[in-house]
Amino acid sequence: MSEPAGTKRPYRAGFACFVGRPNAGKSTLTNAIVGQKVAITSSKPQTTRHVIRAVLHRADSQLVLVDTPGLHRPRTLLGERLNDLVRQTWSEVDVIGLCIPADEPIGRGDRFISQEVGGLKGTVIAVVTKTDLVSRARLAEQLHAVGELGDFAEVVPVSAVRGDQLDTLVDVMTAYLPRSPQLYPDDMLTDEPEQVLVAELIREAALEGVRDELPHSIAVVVEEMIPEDNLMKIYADVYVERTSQKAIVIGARASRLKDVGTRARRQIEELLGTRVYLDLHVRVAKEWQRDPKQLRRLGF
Ligand SMILES: Nc1nc2c(ncn2[C@@H]2O[C@H](COP(=O)(O)OP(=O)(O)OP(=O)(O)O)[C@@H](O)[C@H]2O)c(=O)[nH]1
Repeated sequence: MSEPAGTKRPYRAGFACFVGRPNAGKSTLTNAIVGQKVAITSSKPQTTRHVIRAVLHRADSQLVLVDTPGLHRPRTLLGERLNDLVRQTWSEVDVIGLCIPADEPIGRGDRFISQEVGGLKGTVIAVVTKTDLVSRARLAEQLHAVGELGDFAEVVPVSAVRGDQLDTLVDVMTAYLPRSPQLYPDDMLTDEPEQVLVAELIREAALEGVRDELPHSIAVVVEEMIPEDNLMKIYADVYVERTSQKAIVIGARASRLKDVGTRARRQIEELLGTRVYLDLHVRVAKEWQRDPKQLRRLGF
């Protein structure tokens, strides 16, 4: 990567994504790097559904982060669609950050994904995540084990929670981007439609406290966003699969739905930087995970 002394570094731009088994810390890392809540994190696997791009601008580079859900064994049409989406994204990016948690032994999932990404055109960088959870000795062992796992261009340890090594990671990833003119305007952080981000925030709020009961049965569609003076009016539908689930989401005398609305509204106000009026409706979309028409409507 070294350039002759006195020469200006060439402009680099391109796409990168973080991959790794469920719970490896991909969303948390993306959020920490971007410094804004654009992807949704949770302690439960497979909550990230949409491809969300964040653009990291530097004087001589532009790194476009693409967020992908974890690869998993498909049980439903939704699962298959997710896997197709993952593979397609992986094959298109220039740099892949393979996330492996520092605090868990390397397992079959890590080996599987490592092999999958090994054959792609992009440069693979191993990212050892959650370093705040382990001792230095354990981290040294893990770095060694990761080195044995595959042929990585670099191995970078990070802690998203502490903010350790995040700049270093971005520097390393940027160094492997192709020479390219700027891809996006200076002020652009994400090209995901606001509607999708808003729907993710509502979905996250709706899942809080009921994940065990309804892990993959909630989808959210934002029907309308109407700007009015200093206010954004948002009309959204929360879809569940069964009437019994509808009752759970709404709660006794709609108490739970009210909480969901309040929590989601706060997050959306932060995201949009404006006051928000949020109108939520809970609807039953039977077996939506298996129905292609419903899936398309819900954005898959
Ligand atoms: N202590 C610590 N915890 C972390 C760190 N990064 C992530 N976590 C936790 O690890 C869990 C999983 O993190 P996520 O970012 O949701 O993982 P993910 O890889 O996006 O997961 P999926 O969406 O399931 O693929 C969450 O409980 C995070 O709070 C870190 O740097 N330090």
